[in-house]
Amino acid sequence: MATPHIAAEKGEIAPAVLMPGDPKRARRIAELLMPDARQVSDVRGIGAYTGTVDGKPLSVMASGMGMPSLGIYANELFRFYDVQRIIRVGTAGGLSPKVRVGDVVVALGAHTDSAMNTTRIPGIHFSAVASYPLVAAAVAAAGDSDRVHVAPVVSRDHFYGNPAEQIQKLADYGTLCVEMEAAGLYGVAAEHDREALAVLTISDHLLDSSQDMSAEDREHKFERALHLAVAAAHC
Ligand SMILES: O=P(O)(O)O[C@H]1O[C@H](CO)[C@@H](O)[C@H]1O
Ligand SMILES: O=c1cc[nH]c(=O)[nH]1
Repeated sequence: MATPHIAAEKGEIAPAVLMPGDPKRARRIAELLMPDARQVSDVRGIGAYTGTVDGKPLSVMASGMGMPSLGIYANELFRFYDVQRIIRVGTAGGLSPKVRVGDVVVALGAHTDSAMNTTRIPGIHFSAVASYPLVAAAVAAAGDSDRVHVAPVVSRDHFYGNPAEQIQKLADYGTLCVEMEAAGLYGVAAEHDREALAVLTISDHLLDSSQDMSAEDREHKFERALHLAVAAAHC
């Protein structure tokens, strides 16, 4: 049973899926975590890999960039493959002095400028929030690390052109970083009564670009986030 965007048969995707934006990061995560991983889909170059970690099934599949792309994969995984939880393993731009490049943000909730959640409940401004058990598992896995933060993030439709005033206001309201998928993921998960979490590595900083990661680093430097994401996937 294939969907328009996933070629795997039913049963070939695990109940828990790690979902980076980048297909190369997905392959790298699968190679790192699962010596028994096998590729179960490659539609549009979005590889999906399934194997086990400590005997527990796990899949890794990229979302592509932005909420419309993520929405397609998350919908198909929840609806047709009985996926129970998706954990985004993403990168994000720091927007507050409280975070630095290499830190990890567990996205408790996601503000957004996207219209994707606005029509979900007529007359209501939808709250895009993470699933509490997954947050708790990620926080427990972080131990007492001062490089891991639990806070709201903002999911924007545009990568370029962050308005300075808006970014300042978001920081004033405790938002730590900007990325492009978490709010969409939390909306689709709520729609399907499933679980979701985004664990984000700060890859660059809007207030100080001196430590920004290269494209290659963004593919590789996510070990801290991955540890938390696996704990959430299998809690
Ligand atoms: O590194 P990923 O997971 O793709 O996440 C971030 O990077 C992309 C932009 O470069 C957007 O998808 C954004 O959310
Ligand atoms: O969306 C994103 C992701 C990483 N860094 C940014 O500045 N924005």
